Amino acid sequence: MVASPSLELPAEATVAERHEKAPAVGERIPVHSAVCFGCADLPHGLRLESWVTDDEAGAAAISSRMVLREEQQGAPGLLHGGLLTAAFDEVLGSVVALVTRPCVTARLETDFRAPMPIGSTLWLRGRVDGRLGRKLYVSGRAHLDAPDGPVVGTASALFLKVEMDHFLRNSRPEDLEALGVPAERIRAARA
Ligand SMILES: CCCCCCCC(=O)SCCNC(=O)CCNC(=O)[C@H](O)C(C)(C)COP(=O)(O)OP(=O)(O)OC[C@H]1O[C@@H](n2cnc3c(N)ncnc32)[C@H](O)[C@@H]1OP(=O)(O)O
Repeated sequence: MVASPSLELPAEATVAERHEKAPAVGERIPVHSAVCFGCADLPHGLRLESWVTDDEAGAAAISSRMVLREEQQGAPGLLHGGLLTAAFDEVLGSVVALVTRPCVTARLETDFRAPMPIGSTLWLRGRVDGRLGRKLYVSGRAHLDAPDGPVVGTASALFLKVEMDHFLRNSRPEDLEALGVPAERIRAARA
């Protein structure tokens, strides 16, 4: 499968290693926000759990787990496809965050390779394939019911490093203030 041109790893891209302050291989990746649809323990969320994994080329890599629940159906008894894409967004965003932050998804492409029955467990892997300036090129795959089970989906994505201003300008002020960001800093970013 050939990725769209904008997702192809440029020849000049370098290996993207974990930041020195990132969790070590084997460690659980903490929930990055108590309200995150992807990783927080919310009734309506995906409730992904992720761990840092080893990579033979020294790149940042993670493994994640997600149990498929009744309320996540698209076709009867099968996972809604958009939720696999959402899961990849979380997994790939989390592996990028081991390298640098904050970053946002610019482009995300999912290939659906086999149906995913409700009640089964997805084991997802994410890897930062390379970095070039602000651009982080990532890929992932989803296995059914075991870390090395059948591949049911694959993904490629481009994440872009952004400044904190991205959130100061775009998030709701009340959410920023709840995180302790002073109101004057929010106003200054929007002036
Ligand atoms: C731990 C955290 C886990 C979280 C997991 C969840 C992550 C998310 O879901 S983030 C939310 C979803 N994403 C967003 O809301 C982002 C919305 N988009 C934006 O804000 C902007 O379009 C943004 C920041 C991506 C890019 O804007 P900007 O910073 O102005 O970059 P811009 O100058 O347009 O482009 C920079 C480069 O990237 C390229 N680029 C930008 N967008 C794309 C794209 N969609 N596809 C391919 N290339 C792109 C440009 O071509 C340009 O390339 P070059 O430097 O070679 O000319």
